[in-house]
Amino acid sequence: MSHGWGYGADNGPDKWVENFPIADGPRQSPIDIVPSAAEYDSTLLPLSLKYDPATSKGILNSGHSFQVDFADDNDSSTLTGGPISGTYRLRQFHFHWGGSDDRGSEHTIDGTKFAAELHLVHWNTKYPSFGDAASQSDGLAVVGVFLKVGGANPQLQTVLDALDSIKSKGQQTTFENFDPTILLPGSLDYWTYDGSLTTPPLLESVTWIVLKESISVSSDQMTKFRSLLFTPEGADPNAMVDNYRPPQPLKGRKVRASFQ
Ligand SMILES: NS(=O)(=O)c1c2ccccc2cc2ccccc12
Ligand SMILES: [Zn+2]
Repeated sequence: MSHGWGYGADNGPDKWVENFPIADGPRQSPIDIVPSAAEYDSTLLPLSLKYDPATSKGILNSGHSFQVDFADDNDSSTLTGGPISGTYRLRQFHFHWGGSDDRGSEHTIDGTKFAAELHLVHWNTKYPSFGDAASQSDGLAVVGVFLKVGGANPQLQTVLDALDSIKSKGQQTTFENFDPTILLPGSLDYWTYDGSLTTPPLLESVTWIVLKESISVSSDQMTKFRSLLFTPEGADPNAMVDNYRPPQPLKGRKVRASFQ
């Protein structure tokens, strides 16, 4: 039986092009960010992230990552400003991480990998739904935050404490009254470029906003990420690690910086 996409040798990023030819498209993500080649753009606005903790709903093991889902039926939790026009609603956040602390992020900086990467996914409210927005070139905006191994992160710990309840693919539990703002670094300086989802269907509909400043994570906390499984309850257990796509060709794209 042909199995779906994943991160293994038989179904991983190098194989995705077989079922998703856009994998070789002109605006694929992630990319390696080269700060010296990024262009400072003084017209870029500061990011405005306004999240209402009442919109957080639940936490789910998707079988590719884990995600915290938000109610997005109104403008309670939004992204405005930055490189985007209009209002984008927060849909979910999730992470990518490695099997060891030396890898795990999707974007890299001058080739440097971080231990993990947080993605806050938003959709453009000029479209009627997330699903409609996902197929539009300006439909989605994802804020990426690097996790750098160092001291323990108490704000992250509240998310990690929920993982025991969603060890296997398909498991979910309530996760209420959580404000993702507490996961953000002090500075909202960013790089931005036009890209894609980093997982199938790899739709080229994402404005990427990658923060310059990382947040901390301890090595013990990284071990907690690695306690999750790609596999459903009852199946042979396969640890959820290395769920990241490597950097893709820039293909002439410009990366802009909001800072000098
Ligand atoms: N890595 S990712 O942010 O491209 C991504 C999404 C991006 C935009 C919209 C939905 C997305 C859903 C994802 C689900 C799992 C992993 C990455 C995902
Ligand atoms: Zn992601």
